[in-house]
Amino acid sequence: MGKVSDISAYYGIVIHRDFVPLFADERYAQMFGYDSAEDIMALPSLLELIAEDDRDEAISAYEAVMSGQARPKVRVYENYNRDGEQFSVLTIDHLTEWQGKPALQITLVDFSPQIAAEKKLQQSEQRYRLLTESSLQGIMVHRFFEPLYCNQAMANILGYDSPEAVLKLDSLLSIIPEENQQQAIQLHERLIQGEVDSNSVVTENVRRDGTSAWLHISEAVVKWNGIPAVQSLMMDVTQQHHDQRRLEFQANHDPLTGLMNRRSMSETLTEEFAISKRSLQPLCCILLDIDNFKQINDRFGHSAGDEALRLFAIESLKVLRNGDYLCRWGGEEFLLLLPNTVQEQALLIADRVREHLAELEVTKDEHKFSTTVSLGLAMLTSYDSSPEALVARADSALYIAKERGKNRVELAPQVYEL
Ligand SMILES: Nc1nc2c(ncn2[C@@H]2O[C@H](COP(=O)(O)OP(=O)(O)OP(=O)(O)O)[C@@H](O)[C@H]2O)c(=O)[nH]1
Repeated sequence: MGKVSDISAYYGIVIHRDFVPLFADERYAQMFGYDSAEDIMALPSLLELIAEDDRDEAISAYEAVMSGQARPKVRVYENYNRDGEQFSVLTIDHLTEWQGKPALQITLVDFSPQIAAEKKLQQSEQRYRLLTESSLQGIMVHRFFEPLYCNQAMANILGYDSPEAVLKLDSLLSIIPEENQQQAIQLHERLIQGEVDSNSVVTENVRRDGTSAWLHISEAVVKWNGIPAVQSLMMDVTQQHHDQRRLEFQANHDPLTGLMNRRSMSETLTEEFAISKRSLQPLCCILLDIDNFKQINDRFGHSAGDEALRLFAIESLKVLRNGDYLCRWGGEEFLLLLPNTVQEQALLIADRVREHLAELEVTKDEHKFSTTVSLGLAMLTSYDSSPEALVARADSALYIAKERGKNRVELAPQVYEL
């Protein structure tokens, strides 16, 4: 069966004058549950086919059209067939002539199937709402970031009072940080176009009050009002995200000074060593050791020693350039790594650090004191086979600086060079 005949099954015609039937086709008869058009023609009045409550309106509409007061128009009615089953029709009036006198021709289109399909869709959406409204997981449906559905948990996650407040947003892009929006748009398009079935990411979103919420988002395509849309299931993992960041920070930093720790610097050393070897860029390593630190602890107490370590860490950073690294290598020893820096430059920097730290006054409780540092500098050579070899040469230079009276910078002996 073609589409046209499917439609014509819902399409009937009747002509009447003062509701007395003058012509009816078979489809019209079937719509109202009659066996044939003849049964319609046998009716004294078509008003019998119209629900009692609608009859007055039908009569005045008829009179208005026939008298020329109203133009023929399209109307929608709910009708009942002979078996009491409701059906929905769209009627189109035409003024016509029947046997030389004016009459009204009505074309009826039964659109009950469409209404039934829509109801089914509404019911399935109703079920979806019932299932998701009480979910503790944030659930949202959107199409090209236009919000279509949002449950209470989602509104809570984003800091809105109600789902309605979220649905009022013109675009959900406003809850995505600007730098992530392009990626979000691309992901959405890939989903809608069926290039991927689903995706799952942990990403930053913006709450109503402007604070960050880290969300685990799983997305998949669903049909919403019969048209593809994206359903996002969201879980607030902000706390876990911060915990993880804190653990990562703790794993890589010294708790006393906040500087990189030895473990983290070892990784950086390995990377910078490889880069320098590959690209033949200069790399300098400086070991810095606070002079007479034992005495400081002994005279002013361990916490005064800690204060000196903290201050020297902060103040050394001020002298270094962007791209230089500083770590607490251990005890009262710091390691400075200067990528893309030749020995002459590194020597200047080392001396600047030494001078700057020597000028400082450490204050702890009633104590005020100053101290100096010694530094050993080594520049990477082709004979350094590992990062450890480079550090070992800087350590030798530091030893010489201590031997030669402290408060000075010494260069590593180029013992391996031929
Ligand atoms: N307050 C404090 N002291 C520390 C810390 N780590 C190491 N030390 C102390 O640093 C001191 C280092 O002493 P030494 O190795 O003899 O070195 P020094 O006294 O600086 O002597 P030179 O290096 O020859 O100038 C020791 O007393 C350690 O206990 C720390 O985190 N805090």
